Formats: sequence, C-alpha cells, structure tokens
Amino acid sequence: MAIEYASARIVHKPWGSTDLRPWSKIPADKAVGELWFQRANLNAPDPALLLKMLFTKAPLSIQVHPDDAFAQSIGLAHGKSEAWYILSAAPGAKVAIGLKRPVKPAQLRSAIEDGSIAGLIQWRRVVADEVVFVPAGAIHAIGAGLVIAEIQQRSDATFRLFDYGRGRELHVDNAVGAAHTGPAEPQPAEERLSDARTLLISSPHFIVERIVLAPKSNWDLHAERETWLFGVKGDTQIGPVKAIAGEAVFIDEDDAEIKAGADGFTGLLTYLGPKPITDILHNLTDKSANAAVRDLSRPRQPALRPSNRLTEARP
Ligand SMILES: O=P(O)(O)OC[C@H]1O[C@@H](O)[C@@H](O)[C@@H](O)[C@@H]1O
Repeated sequence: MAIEYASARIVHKPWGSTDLRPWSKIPADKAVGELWFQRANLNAPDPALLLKMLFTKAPLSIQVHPDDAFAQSIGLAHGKSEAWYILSAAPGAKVAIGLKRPVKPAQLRSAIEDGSIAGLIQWRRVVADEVVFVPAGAIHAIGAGLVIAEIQQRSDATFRLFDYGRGRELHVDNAVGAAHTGPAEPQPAEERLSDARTLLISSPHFIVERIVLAPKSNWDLHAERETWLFGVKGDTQIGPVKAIAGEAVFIDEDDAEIKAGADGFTGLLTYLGPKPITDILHNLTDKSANAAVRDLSRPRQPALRPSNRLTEARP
C-alpha cells in the first residue's frame, strides 16, 4: 500500500533547458532534459511505468524504441511504448512520428547512414494539452520549445538514427531491426468517460486519462494497481500529500481521498493497462455523478483521428 509524493531525479541532456519554470523550481545550472519521477523510498521496487517531464531547448535525436519481442531478442526485459502530454509549446513547436512514405529496411539503413532520414520523418505542429501516442517501433523525434509529461514503459532502450552531429552514438542495426518503416498509425481518439474523466490513451501497457476536478470537490481514488497522478493545473491534496502542477504522486494498492484546490485541479491519471478501469475514481461531492461514468467493461466504439489532424510542419 502506498500514497507517496514522487521525488524528481535530474537527467542532463544536450538538448535540455536551464529554465524549468513554471513547472519546476529545481535550479539548473547545466541543461536539464528530463526529470524522472521516482518513489519516495529509493529502495522500493521500481514501478513498471516511468513518468518523466521533458524540457526541450533543441531537438532530440531521431530515434526508435523496441517492442517487447525485439527487446527480449537482444536480452532486455521489455520494450518501450510511450505517450507525450504537451504541457507547453512555443509557437510552431513540433514533433515527428513515422515516415513520410514507406521504405524498405535497406533504404532506411542508407537514410540513417547518409543522414537523409532527417528529411524523411513526418513532422507536425503540436499545441498545449495535446496527447501523442508513440508505440514501440514508431520512428519519432521531439522538436525544440516543448515541455512534455511523458508516460512510458520503464526502459531506457533508445536506438538513435540521427543526432544533428552532437557526437552521441547511433544504433543503426537495432534501429533498422526495431523500426516500422512507413507512416505512423492514426492517433487514438480521446473518449469522454464522464464530466471529470477523458480517456486519452488505452494501450496494453498503460492507460492515460485527463481528469478535471471542480474547485473544492472531493473524490476517492481506488488504485488497485500501480497508479500515478501528475498535476497539469491547479492544486490538490491526495491523502496526506499535496501536489501542484509539475508534481506527481504515486499510489499503489491504496484508496486515496482527493480534494481539489480552490481553483480546481487538472491532472493526468495513468495506470497499468491493459484496460481502463470504470470505478477508479468516485465523486464524493456529487455521488449521483458516479452513475454517469461510461461502463468500460463494454467495448469502446472504434474512433480514430487521422495522424495528420494537425497542421503539418516542415522539418
Ligand atoms: O536520445 P535523446 O535525444 O537523448 O532522447 C532520449 C529521449 O527521447 C524521448 O523521445 C523519450 O523517449 C525519452 O524517454 C528519452 O529519454
């Protein structure tokens, strides 16, 4: 049983930022790329999900992550699917997912070797509050000017295809072996579950919901399995723990009473897949609202939004 304020581990990156405000007060005299949220007790077993914040001053590498089968074939425990929730985006900030056109693995290899992969990936603009699912195998990149909350399988298996001459290692064989060599699949559609809950991502490895809690409303979070709550806006009290935007709480096999602050609270609720849980969150202020939550034991209507829904951007 656990309800813990998550501490943040700093990871320096060449593309990181020295100004993490307003999301974090951590002083950064050297570029910070990532904050990794971790359990209060560093000796506790690692959770299966890794929640991070990313701060990008320059583009990240063009990269791909393996799926579970590929990861296991090279001796890793599992692969890495991830999702990005855009917390803030400078005007014109962009991400890339998938290729502009299908290519053969040998063509992908040459494009990595001669650097032309940089012109082959499909960029698109992103805006705050957008979510992007990056399944294992999707070639992707993140541009400059973004602050992102990332939810991922706990894995550090990143195979780089291109790195803007920064001198970091590329992983050509593994990248070609792990990558889907064509355009990205359409992004999943968001699904409104209730007034407070919107299902953003439902994947075999993790579920991501956005919750919007009315000012001073009270809730019960019933976390049967590993669950993270990340603050996007406002403040909240979760059991004994206070959290504001940019902070995270880890809950496992526990019931936590949530009280939204005077301005309400918007957060990301993320937990282990494979399926969203109907009764993970109960409204204690307005009990009649619980009956209106969509029954998740019934299958979801297939609804996809096109991957090019947003304005396409030049690389
Ligand atoms: O290889 P670099 O550019 O440092 O990027 C590595 C980072 O890439 C992002 O897309 C995410 O997958 C992060 O979890 C990862 O740490």
